[in-house]
Amino acid sequence: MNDFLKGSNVYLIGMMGAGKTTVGKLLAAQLGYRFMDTDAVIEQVTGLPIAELFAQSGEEAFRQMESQVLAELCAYTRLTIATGGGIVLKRENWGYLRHGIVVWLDVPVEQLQTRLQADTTRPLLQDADPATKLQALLEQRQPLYAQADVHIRYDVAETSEEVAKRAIEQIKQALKPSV
Ligand SMILES: Nc1ncnc2c1ncn2[C@@H]1O[C@H](COP(=O)(O)OP(=O)(O)OP(=O)(O)O)[C@@H](O)[C@H]1O
Ligand SMILES: O=C(O)C1=C[C@@H](O)[C@@H](O)[C@H](O)C1
Ligand SMILES: [Mg+2]
Repeated sequence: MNDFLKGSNVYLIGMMGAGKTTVGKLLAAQLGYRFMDTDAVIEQVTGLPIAELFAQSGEEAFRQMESQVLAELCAYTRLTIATGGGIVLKRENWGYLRHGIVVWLDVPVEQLQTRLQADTTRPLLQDADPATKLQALLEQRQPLYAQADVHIRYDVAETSEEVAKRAIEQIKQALKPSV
């Protein structure tokens, strides 16, 4: 149980493969919070894997669902929420994210490539040149991710557990009243 967050939700943002789902679960456990994942909620509600949903209904339909799920989750407290990599793209989503504290998990793009090399579940990377696609997505999104309250840059040197611990320290720091 923690009191420094006063029940506010923690929203994890960042690129595909940055560890929002992996670190998010650990962070939730450390905070005594419930863990939610917007991608997983969408998969549960539609009964379809994200890649299938993109193929059947297109990215825009997915983005609309993503905003709806985020809006629903905002009504709750004491949640750690892993979001989809593209949640930052819609301005309206920032209105929801700002209900809580926003944490950007930022991993070097080469590391993301290694992690996602064999992954077929990220539809936006099913491209002839996934490395270039990933780089282009990062360049488009970086200024949006940078609007987070807390920025956690990490690489292979830190385990997911260590990153979750550091996230708590940095959140505490960000919540300290400035004098
Ligand atoms: N700290 C870490 N060190 C090494 N590998 C990691 C770390 N965190 C996550 N991974 C690995 O990277 C891959 C992607 O992680 P994860 O699914 O948590 O990313 P994500 O940010 O939720 O991505 P998406 O936006 O696509 O949902 C997984 O295979 C996971 O095991
Ligand atoms: O970066 C993105 O745009 C995405 C990331 C994933 O979390 C999923 O939300 C989906 O694959 C799209
Ligand atoms: Mg995820």
